[in-house]
Amino acid sequence: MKIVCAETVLLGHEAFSNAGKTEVIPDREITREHLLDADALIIRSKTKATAELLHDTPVKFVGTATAGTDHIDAGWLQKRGIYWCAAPGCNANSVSEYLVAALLTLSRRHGFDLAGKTIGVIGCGNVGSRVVKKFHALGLDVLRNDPPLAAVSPDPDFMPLGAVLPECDIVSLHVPLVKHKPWPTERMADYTFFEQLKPGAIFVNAARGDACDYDALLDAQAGGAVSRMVLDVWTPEPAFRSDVLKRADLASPHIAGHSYEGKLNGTVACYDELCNFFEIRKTWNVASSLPVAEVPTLEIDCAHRDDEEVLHKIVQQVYDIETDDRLIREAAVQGEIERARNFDALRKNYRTRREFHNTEVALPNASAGLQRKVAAMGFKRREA
Ligand SMILES: NC(=O)C1=CN([C@@H]2O[C@H](COP(=O)(O)OP(=O)(O)OC[C@H]3O[C@@H](n4cnc5c(N)ncnc54)[C@H](O)[C@@H]3O)[C@@H](O)[C@H]2O)C=CC1
Ligand SMILES: O=C(O)C(=O)[C@H](O)COP(=O)(O)O
Repeated sequence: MKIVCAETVLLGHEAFSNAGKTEVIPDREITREHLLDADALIIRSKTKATAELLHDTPVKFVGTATAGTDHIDAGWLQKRGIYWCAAPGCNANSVSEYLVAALLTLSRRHGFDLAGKTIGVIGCGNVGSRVVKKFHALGLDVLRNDPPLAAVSPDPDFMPLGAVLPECDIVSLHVPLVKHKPWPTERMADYTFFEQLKPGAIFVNAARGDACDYDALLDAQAGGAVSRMVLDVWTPEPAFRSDVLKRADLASPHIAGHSYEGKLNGTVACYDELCNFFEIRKTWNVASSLPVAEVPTLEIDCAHRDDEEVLHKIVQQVYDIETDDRLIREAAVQGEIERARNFDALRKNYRTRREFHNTEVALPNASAGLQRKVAAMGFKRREA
């Protein structure tokens, strides 16, 4: 069996060599010719699984080690009888930690508290539901919008978008990119969206660049509807708009889901599914692949410190989001080709970022409330 695997699939060669002869190719360089004798294709979002790539090849299985699937032509694959799978939820915790890091950084930078603010979460699936839980634990009012879920859920608390937006101090998109009715998300954050928003709101997009009309966003910021923006995703990618970057408070090169665990979970999901599909015995031992955490323990004396100051100090030491922000600004060079190359390189060479649960935190003089908040972010407790 031959497996073609995109280069950015974490530990792709190590994993899939257990199942068959594995050829690793840079994501954007995979062509139909590479697939002419392949049984399976394993990708991330930079490789488009379309008719153009796969027609008249023997590929029977396509796996994407990502949550998003907008790079997969599911209809065409299904028609051709090609099985495909994604990795739902693989990086949901990673994105929720990105959001915690981003909003704590903004609140410290601009001198406000998150507690007591209202956040609107648009899309409450794997990512959104974790965002809801974390920000609720931090003392924010959380408003949820998810019409597809609301249509099938007995939960009465989902709200229409038009009711959420006027109430939000912060609004964060966690929707997939959907182009069709009844609930399209393409350019859902448009002029009408921003007109409805509470003036001065913070806007976050860590979903897909195409879920937002960035011209409308810039106008909204110029007119005061949006005060600050946190942007992880861009349109287009990998080239990104420098004018949008300059106006963002925090920016990053589509790495919200790039914790080590987020990427590894994606590989594992595809490996498991491939083994099931081809009825191959699973022999890859993923546990032996985990690197040690860079910050296994932390201690912060909480006397005379407020909760969000402590939380920010902890989070910053484990995941310093301002490093991502600095790196993308350095990458924002003049030429589009060079900028696109820089964006891809930042993602490919992304540092090993372990999730919060790998760090044990000792908090002398912390209140029980603060201990609960730190635990709700995912950190383990350690006695001082
Ligand atoms: N920046 C990054 O690194 C990452 C970005 N993503 C993006 O975030 C998206 C969401 O990820 P997950 O939560 O894992 O997906 P998910 O499929 O678990 O959840 C998406 C939710 O959005 C809802 N939804 C769909 N259309 C909607 C609409 N018009 N309005 C409001 N809600 C709507 C769905 O009902 C679902 O509950 C992914 O599809 C992907 O595009 C995901 C992971 C990492
Ligand atoms: O899972 C998704 O969806 C994402 O957006 C990933 O975190 C980023 O995927 P890649 O672009 O690294 O494939």
